[in-house]
Amino acid sequence: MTTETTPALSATIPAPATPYQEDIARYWNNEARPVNLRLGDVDGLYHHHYGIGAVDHAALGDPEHREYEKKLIAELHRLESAQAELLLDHLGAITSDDTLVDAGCGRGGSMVMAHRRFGCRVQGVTLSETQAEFGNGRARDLRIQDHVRSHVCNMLDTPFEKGSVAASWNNESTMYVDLHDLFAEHSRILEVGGRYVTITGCWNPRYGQPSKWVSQINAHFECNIHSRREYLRAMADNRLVPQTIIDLTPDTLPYWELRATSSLVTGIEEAFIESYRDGSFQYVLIAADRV
Ligand SMILES: C[S@@+](CC[C@H](N)C(=O)[O-])C[C@H]1O[C@@H](n2cnc3c(N)ncnc32)[C@H](O)[C@@H]1O
Ligand SMILES: CC(C)=CCC/C(C)=C/COP(=O)(O)OP(=O)(O)O
Ligand SMILES: [Mg+2]
Repeated sequence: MTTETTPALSATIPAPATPYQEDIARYWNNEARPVNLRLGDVDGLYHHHYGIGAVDHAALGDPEHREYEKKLIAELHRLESAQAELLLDHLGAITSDDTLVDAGCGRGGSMVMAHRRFGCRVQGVTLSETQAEFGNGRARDLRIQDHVRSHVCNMLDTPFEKGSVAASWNNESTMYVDLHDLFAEHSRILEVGGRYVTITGCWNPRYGQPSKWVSQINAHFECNIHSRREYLRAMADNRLVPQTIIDLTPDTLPYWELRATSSLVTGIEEAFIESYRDGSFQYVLIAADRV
């Protein structure tokens, strides 16, 4: 699929499907947190997701050094990009002729990384006009606008043709939608044998119900975190068969512990750290085959 085959997407801005989606569009249109913009400024890849991997304490150096905060920001950004690389690792064998879909694409950092890795087309959808304009501006700056395109569009109702997409993903964007509706749409656009990947936070059914920390995260982001059980059930109901499930909780804790020491804290750090530690919340990657 080329951008030329989807002119309606970029030409018109569809109305959000529900009052909730209007709120979410407004939320992301107004978002400009330094923790996201300052990290993105490091190398021009702007993420709205969290990080994984061990902290490189040697690279950080002495906390008293005047350059320490700058190094800390670069380190947090490195861990966020490592998270996106892990997601891309699970998309399978993508060729430059393929089209990928980023559902809930934010400012588009993962899309640029996917294009750089595979040379393919990447179509992103977000409810936020500001984010889509930002992502398209970055693509123009990088001269990859013929391959990487953000659209203002509901991920539950996309204009992509049935079976036209080699792989699709949600990076920390599943908590804004009903999972059955979401996986029905991915299943529709994916080719048979295509791959779906999500990295997301989910509440742990072994804990029982969403903990107070999970409720705090929901209130902070106006989202609705699902349980791990819901993911597997909704995938099974929509011809998405899990191939790989990774519990990334131990891998994301160092990011949060480092972030909690930075000047860019937003106040949500304690809820993530405590819920990951008490087991009520998990950070997971699920890669599934469209069968
Ligand atoms: C936390 S951000 C994640 C952004 C991006 N995936 C990343 O990793 O940087 C959540 C994104 O989901 C998008 N979103 C939420 N509900 C959506 C919907 N129904 N349709 C399209 N995008 C949606 C928001 O507009 C926002 O871009
Ligand atoms: C794992 C879960 C539950 C994620 C909720 C969705 C979300 C808002 C992700 C990060 O966005 P961001 O990068 O804009 O957030 P922040 O400003 O906190 O870095
Ligand atoms: Mg962030």
